[in-house]
Amino acid sequence: MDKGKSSSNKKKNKAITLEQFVSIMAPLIDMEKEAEISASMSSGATRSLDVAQKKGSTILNLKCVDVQTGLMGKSLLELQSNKGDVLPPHKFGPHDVVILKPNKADVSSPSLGQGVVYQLKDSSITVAFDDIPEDGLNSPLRLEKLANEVTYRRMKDTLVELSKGVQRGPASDLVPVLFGERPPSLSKKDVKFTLFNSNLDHSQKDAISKALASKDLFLLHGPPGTGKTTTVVEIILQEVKRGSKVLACAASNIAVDNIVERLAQHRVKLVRLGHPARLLPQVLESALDAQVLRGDNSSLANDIRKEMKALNGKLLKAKDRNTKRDIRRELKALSKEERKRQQLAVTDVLKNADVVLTTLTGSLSKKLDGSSFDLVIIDEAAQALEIACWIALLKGSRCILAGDHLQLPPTIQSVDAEKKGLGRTLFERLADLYGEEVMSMLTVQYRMHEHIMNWSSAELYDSKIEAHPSVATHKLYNLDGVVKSTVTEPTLLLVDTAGCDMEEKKDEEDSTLNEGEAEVAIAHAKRLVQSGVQASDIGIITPYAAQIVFLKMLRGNDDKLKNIEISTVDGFQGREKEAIIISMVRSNSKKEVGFLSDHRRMNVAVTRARRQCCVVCDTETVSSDKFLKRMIEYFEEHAEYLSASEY
Ligand SMILES: Nc1ncnc2c1ncn2[C@@H]1O[C@H](COP(=O)(O)OP(=O)(O)OP(=O)(O)O)[C@@H](O)[C@H]1O
Repeated sequence: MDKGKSSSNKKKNKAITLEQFVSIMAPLIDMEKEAEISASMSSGATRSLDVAQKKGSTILNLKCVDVQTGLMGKSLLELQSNKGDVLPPHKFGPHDVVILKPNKADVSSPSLGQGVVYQLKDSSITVAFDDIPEDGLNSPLRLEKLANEVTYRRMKDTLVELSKGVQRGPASDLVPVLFGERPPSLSKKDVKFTLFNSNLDHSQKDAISKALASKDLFLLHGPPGTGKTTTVVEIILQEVKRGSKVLACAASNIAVDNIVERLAQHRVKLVRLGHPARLLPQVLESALDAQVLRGDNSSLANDIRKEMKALNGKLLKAKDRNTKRDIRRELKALSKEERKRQQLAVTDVLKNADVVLTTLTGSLSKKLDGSSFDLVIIDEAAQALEIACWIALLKGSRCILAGDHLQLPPTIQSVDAEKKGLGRTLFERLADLYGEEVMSMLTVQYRMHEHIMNWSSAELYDSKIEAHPSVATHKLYNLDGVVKSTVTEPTLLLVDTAGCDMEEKKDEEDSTLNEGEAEVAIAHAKRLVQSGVQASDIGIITPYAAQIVFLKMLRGNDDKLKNIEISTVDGFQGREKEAIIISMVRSNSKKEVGFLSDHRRMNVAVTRARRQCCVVCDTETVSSDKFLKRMIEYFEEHAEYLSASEY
């Protein structure tokens, strides 16, 4: 059996040195940057627009259907396709930096504005702009995705800083521990604490006590649904109580906001750094911009701006040179004062905060220059590039990383960079280096029926996970409005397409799809809805982009089905649904399974389900892989088995 790396007695790996890390990473970051740039339109003026649309980096033929003001003065533009109800397949995601252009303009022509993707629906994309573009919104438009070069620059800067300046910085004691030069240490005294959240389970309490005792490094290993973020929030509250100043980060904005939302329910002085368009509306009150506007220095800056406006008026009217010169001199002094007040307003907010929250790349903001923290805590650390973690880690003397290296790793675009180790995370590296000496695993899960959980627990977590009684036996038909039927009764379902003439095929982009399997998946979803399950409680997961497009087409815009979420495994990481349908797609005589065999991908797919997990696949094809064979055997033993021909 393939066990998780958390198992004890693991031989410790030799540590990579700081020098080796820097020299290996520098070229890999460049490779990844090149891969991202070549996948986006911004770099190449040569590619045709249609090719760019097919690659998913441009959406052509859009119309602006709504303009709203929100988010601290930002404008939100909602764009829909001129050609139909659903946007063409694309690779835009929330928080991507994008550029809006007239539809027909050539690639290098001027833009109408640069913005950030705020919200995505199947039929529309909403983008936040600093200002509304003045003209051109009434004509057909196109949106291009920009390569995020700033992030790569920040990573390179961090490598340079890591290689030379750390001896004097706040992380000078942490770096040797993270590169295996000095062992991690624990406080000798028992740490006493009273919980803020009295519901925490034994494994969460144990992890918190170890985290508080750690003097430099602690790894919080949180398998699916085990309350990792709940535990992170409690650790932050305990640290603030004992006087620590904390920098809390995660790879994604959503994960950071999730912590902000939960912390905001307590009396903690916190500030969220980041572009307002990237923040959830419910955390905007905690945003740096909002707090700065409320500060004294900010109102002084505001008064100065008013004064400057009046002086500018006088300047326009002034006739003689001496008066003009005097006014200009005064304006210059006021402008300097205004900038100083603005900076002071920002510094005041950051100085007063006990917890500063931002994404990993956001932590390189100039606003944090010179700030140091007693603790840097990183959630989703097993999904972040190691170098991105270092951007935040260099600001602290102690760190706690929370994550699960047995779920999906960060997405890497460059195949070469991935092969050479760019995707190996710091969490995984430290888990290998120090193992249980610095790590605690949460072992009670609050999401899945125990039959869904048991496969993942045995396969990846040494059978250590138990289901909390509140979820251990919960069924779909226990939900309000859901009837008990042959469709809602099973917890696990295996719908076998073997022998049903449902072969996979390739689309024009060389992505794989399986039309017969998609029809079965949608038919099962329809049966669930007919039994009273809410469409929004159902998710269909498939690893292939072409299958997603086909599934969405079958789902159509039917009011009853349109809220069924259809996405890749990556799109569902960190989330859950009452019922999950997995369409595995692969069905071929060569018995090839492609990247389905990645344990982490299948682990995430299955463990998104709370009450029912239905796998649709060709058991003959997928059983050619050892890991998947064991999964099918588990389902054959515990699931309701149906042939796809019954749909
Ligand atoms: N001790 C507990 N008692 C009851 N419910 C809990 C407890 N700990 C966590 N939960 C619940 O379990 C769910 C998952 O918690 P949380 O979001 O903290 O998990 P996570 O491990 O970060 O999730 P993911 O698997 O998505 O990474 C939440 O609904 C949370 O309220």
